[in-house]
Amino acid sequence: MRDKKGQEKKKHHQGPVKNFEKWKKRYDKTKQHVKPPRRKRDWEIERENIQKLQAKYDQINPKDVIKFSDFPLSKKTLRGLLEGQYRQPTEIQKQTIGFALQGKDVLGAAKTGSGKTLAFLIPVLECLYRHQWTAMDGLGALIISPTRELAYQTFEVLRKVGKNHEFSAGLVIGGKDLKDELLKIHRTNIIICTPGRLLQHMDENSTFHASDLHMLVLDEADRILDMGFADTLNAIVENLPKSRQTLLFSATQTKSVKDLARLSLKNPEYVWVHEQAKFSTPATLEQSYMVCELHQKVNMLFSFLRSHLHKKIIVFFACCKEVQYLFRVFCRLRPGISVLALHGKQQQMKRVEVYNDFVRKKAAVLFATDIAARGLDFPAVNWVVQFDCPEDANTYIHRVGRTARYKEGGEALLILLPSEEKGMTTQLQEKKVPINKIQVNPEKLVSVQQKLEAFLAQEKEQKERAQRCFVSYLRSVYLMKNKDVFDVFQIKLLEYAMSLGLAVAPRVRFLSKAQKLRKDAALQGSSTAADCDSDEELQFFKARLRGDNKPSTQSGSEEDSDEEEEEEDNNKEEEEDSEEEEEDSEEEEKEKVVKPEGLFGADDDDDEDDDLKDLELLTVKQKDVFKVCDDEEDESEVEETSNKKDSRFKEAKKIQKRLFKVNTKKIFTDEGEVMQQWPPQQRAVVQDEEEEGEEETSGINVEAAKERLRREDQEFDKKEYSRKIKEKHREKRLKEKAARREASKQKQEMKKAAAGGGGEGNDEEDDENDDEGEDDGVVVYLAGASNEVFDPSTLPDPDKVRDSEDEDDDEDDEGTSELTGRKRTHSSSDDEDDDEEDDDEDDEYEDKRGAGRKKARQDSSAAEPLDTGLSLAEDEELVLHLLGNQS
Ligand SMILES: Nc1ncnc2c1ncn2[C@@H]1O[C@H](COP(=O)(O)OP(=O)(O)OP(=O)(O)O)[C@@H](O)[C@H]1O
Repeated sequence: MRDKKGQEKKKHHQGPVKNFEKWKKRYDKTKQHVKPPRRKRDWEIERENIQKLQAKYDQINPKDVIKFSDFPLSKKTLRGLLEGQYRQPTEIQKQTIGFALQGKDVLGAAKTGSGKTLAFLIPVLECLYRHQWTAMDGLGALIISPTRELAYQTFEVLRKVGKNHEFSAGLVIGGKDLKDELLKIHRTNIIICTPGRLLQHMDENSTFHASDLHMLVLDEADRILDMGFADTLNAIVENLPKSRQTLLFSATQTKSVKDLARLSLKNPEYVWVHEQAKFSTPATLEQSYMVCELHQKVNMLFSFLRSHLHKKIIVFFACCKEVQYLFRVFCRLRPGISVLALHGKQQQMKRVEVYNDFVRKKAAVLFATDIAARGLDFPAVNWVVQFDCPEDANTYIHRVGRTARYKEGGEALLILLPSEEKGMTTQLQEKKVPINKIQVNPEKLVSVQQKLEAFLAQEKEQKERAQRCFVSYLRSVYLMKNKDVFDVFQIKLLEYAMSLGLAVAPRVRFLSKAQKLRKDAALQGSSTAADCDSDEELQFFKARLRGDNKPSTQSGSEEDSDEEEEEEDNNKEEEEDSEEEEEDSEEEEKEKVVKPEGLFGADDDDDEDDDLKDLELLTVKQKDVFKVCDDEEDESEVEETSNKKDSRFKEAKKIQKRLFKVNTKKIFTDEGEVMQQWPPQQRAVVQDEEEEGEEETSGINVEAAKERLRREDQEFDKKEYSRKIKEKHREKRLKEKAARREASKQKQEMKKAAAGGGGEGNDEEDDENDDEGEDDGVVVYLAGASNEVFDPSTLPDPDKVRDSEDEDDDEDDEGTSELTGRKRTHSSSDDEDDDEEDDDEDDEYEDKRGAGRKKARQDSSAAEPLDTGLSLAEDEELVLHLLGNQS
């Protein structure tokens, strides 16, 4: 008891301070025990997830993969795939995704329509996810496509499957506003591009660099690696880091070691999914070919379309001008099915529009060049018709691959000339293409030749198109490398021309020259030398077509060079010039390349016009042949049409030379004095008259002087009047533009307000995403991408940008442009006439733009607007009328 008491006393003696310290010690100890663990930050969780996924990479076995979720993929990618309705990977996806995740270089080949796009897009997303890439990191992955349409399509798929990632993705293709791209490209994580445009950025944009690039993808790799893109690709690759991973995909993969060496691949994995397959084309594709004379082909196509009215059909042609002409002709022939056209000479907006139109349509026929041959995934195409023989078996495989895609069925028809049959079928056999020969029932063949003749008789423009089509087709055959298949000299020119509706075969200069060379060679008996010559000439011709100065061994159709030319053209401002201008310049280029002696004599050598302009000369020469006019009359007639002022001058000189006496008129005065009334005897003191070639007279010709003054006054008035009208229109345009700007500003504000009110999460970021993604269309944040189909109208239209810059463009042009824009939306309707009208308007619009731009620029000085009280169209008509008088 005493002890207990003693202890209590002791405790008490220790005092409250010590007790408190003890208590605090104990408290701190327990506090440490119950302290909750620190919450992991998001990035730490993400990093852990990534590590877990990476750890599984080595265990990937394609045979075990049934669903996409069997791959170690990020949740964001898996969610994107699920939302895009992709559940089970296809064979090429199963076999390549694993290698790509492991960081290996991959060469993937599988039949058309087998899902190669996802086979590279999934690794691209996963690669950037692994590196926790952000907009600040710049370019991380680069996907190169041979055509704009394919790049656009891949961009769409990326938007769909990558929508849960935060990366930014950009579509960098020609035909869009370069300046706009320049501003945004350095913030873009994934770029999908065509080679020409990318190189332009690399060359011209100091803010753009690819030094951190992780992954390079070449879609349609064999095409990108072929000679057509060789220089561009080499230059691009030079700018990329060697440490990158490279993926190459195609249905006709290149095996050329030389090609692959250019990409410095590191122990690539070759994946040929269908290498052991019996056939190289999809099993669900039925293929046949028929032999048809060239002059029967148009009839054949018309008859085919008439019997397949409810199908979706793609018809491939050899060149743009063939598509241009036959598209218009078929629209007028009204086959009973909607006709669309897609080729490299169209403006970018038109191309996107036609592409989307054809995607949407259930039954339609698309006339296309080889820009549509590779990669395009138009849904539910029933038929692929090859109106012209493809360049080689690979092109054939890609063309027919536009149908029978991903488990669907389809049919393909190849039309061959008798001279092409043997060579082409042998090639197809070698490439394991199963194809049957079919016969045409001649009774079912409908002839449209007379109708075409009637069209051409009605419209000069159509006739010119037919002539261009004729020349262009022959040139494409001439340029083909495989001479076993393509022999331009076997073509019956007159029959072919007539089948296009022409009365005579247009003259083709390069053909004349080639023929002459052949004849010369035959005469000399040195066929080997001739081969050599024509080969050299061919190379030179091709090189010039591509715009180089040095010859190359490029193989490829005209379309290839068109596509490259265009991509390069798009890099320049001239790209926005009219279609006709482009054609002209191409023809001019051709003239520079081939300068054969003319078929009709040595004087033809001096011609500066192109083949087609020669045609007009040819017409004149034909008149000559029938000796309807004598030499002199003919000469003056030609000159009169070309230059009236010159001809009068020349005529006067001729009269002078021939010592013709000019009639004189004499009168007598009342006094009987003789006075000469005509020509006036006074000598002219005005220099002009002599210059104009008027007869030399003496004295001041008061009447003529008056007349001249009156003319000068009139001219001045006309100019002044037209300037004022233009000024007035310009002001009106400016007002309209300001109103449009205001409206779009308001729309944007409303959009922002709406987003700010109803948005979830980070509103500020969402707004930014909207701005970046929706308005400019060049760069989108995948996370901000909607499910809707990308609206091409959100792409900056280079024409519109130009219009806004060049405020002095013709009012009429702008009117037509807007009208065209409106009609284009309707052109998706089933009426083929709409399509035709559209295009005609396009051309009209482009023609006017080309001609009017320079002139309008000069006339845009400030002046008071003049109210004429007339309508706009009447004003324009009046001005044109006055200007016509003036000249
Ligand atoms: N895993 C999948 N599940 C369902 N559909 C798929 C899958 N992968 C691809 N597809 C579909 O298959 C079609 C063809 O795919 P894709 O365009 O990638 O083929 P491709 O092999 O690239 O063809 P090409 O050789 O013509 O370029 C597309 O419509 C695509 O949506």
